[in-house]
Amino acid sequence: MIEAVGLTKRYGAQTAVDNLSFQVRPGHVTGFLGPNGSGKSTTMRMIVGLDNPTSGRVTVGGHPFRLLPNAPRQVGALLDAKAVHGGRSARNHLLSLAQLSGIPATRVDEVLGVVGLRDVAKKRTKGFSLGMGQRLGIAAALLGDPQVLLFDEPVNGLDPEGILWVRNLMKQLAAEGRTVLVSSHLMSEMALTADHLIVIGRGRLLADMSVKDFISANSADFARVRTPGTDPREREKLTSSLTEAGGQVLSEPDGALRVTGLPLPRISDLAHAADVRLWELSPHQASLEEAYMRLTQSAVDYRSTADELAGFEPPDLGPYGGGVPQGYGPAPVPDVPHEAFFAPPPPGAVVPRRYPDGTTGTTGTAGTTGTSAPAAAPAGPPADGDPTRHDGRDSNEDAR
Ligand SMILES: Nc1ncnc2c1ncn2[C@@H]1O[C@H](COP(=O)(O)OP(=O)(O)OP(=O)(O)O)[C@@H](O)[C@H]1O
Repeated sequence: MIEAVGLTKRYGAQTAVDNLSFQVRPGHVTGFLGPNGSGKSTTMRMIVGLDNPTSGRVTVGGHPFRLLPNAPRQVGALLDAKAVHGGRSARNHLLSLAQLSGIPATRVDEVLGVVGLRDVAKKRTKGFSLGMGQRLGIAAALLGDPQVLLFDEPVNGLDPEGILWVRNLMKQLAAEGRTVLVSSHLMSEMALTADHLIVIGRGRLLADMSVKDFISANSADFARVRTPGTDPREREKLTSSLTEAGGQVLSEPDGALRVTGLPLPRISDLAHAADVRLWELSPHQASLEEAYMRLTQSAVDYRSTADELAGFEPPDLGPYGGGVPQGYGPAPVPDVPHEAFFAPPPPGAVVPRRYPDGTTGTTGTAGTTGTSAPAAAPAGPPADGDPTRHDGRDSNEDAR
């Protein structure tokens, strides 16, 4: 198990990791998420003793990494796949690591096979592609057959087959009872790989919970409702009824309605009371990406100027957008106010916009560029009900 308690790292005036406390348990793949510069790599470096905390502590199996006997056999890490001597062959690179830790050469050949690099084992690493380098880094992490594994962006540069392989490898390692901590910016991949998440923003803990709980706590779910045929009167009648009951309704291009703020049974009852038949009443569950975006919007440091021009200004819903059930995750972080992410509106839907000069309008349609403001940030449905807020040398072999 990895345990961080009050972990803090400052570089001069810059606080990279801020009072972070969490546990990474064995038997799970734990996703480590956060925007660029949020402190993931710094945290991982502190776990393996490459950086010293300014305050607080982090332990592996109850001990600081530097006090672990024969640490490489207990903790394996892929932190920077490029940190390899380019003049060495893949096999010699691993062999040098193995010799430092008393690991037999047979294990080197074993892990080369596991990561699929056997055929290029004698090639110098400076001729490796990004994906080959990642595979070599994973091989190095696996070398000591450790119980605790850290992977910083392991699928970076991998082809689809490689991504699938990494996903299965992580799961297999966890199923063997190991502790697996993986950082990634690929939310769709994390949704398939991780079962637990630790999310940080500007060095602080934003969430520590299962993927399932994370999505349901941070998602803006909606219902899709469709009335028979294309008779607009039916839709209008239903729209009035739903709006009067406190729902927010947007039209989708295919004539369906996107309804937020009302549970499905209530929508059904209201339709029945209004004598409107329904051909569709379906729940839309947010993706991990949507939930992640919703939670971390306010902790993003590096944003495209196009987002600013589009007046990206999500409303302040308070910590966790009011959506995190009691008992989940850490206490709210007061200085990192949570703001909402809005799922993109349906393509073609006319959406109100707010521009940087404070004016509003409906010049843009979803998926198209508005006439008076560049469209870049998704201007989504008003989940909070406020319609104005949106927001080498390759074949040279070593002598050996
Ligand atoms: N050696 C260093 N000296 C000074 N500042 C640093 C150093 N290492 C990291 N930082 C700063 O600490 C902050 C956190 O960086 P870190 O690399 O840990 O973030 P990250 O979450 O891994 O980002 P990314 O997703 O882009 O890889 C950043 O502001 C970064 O500039």
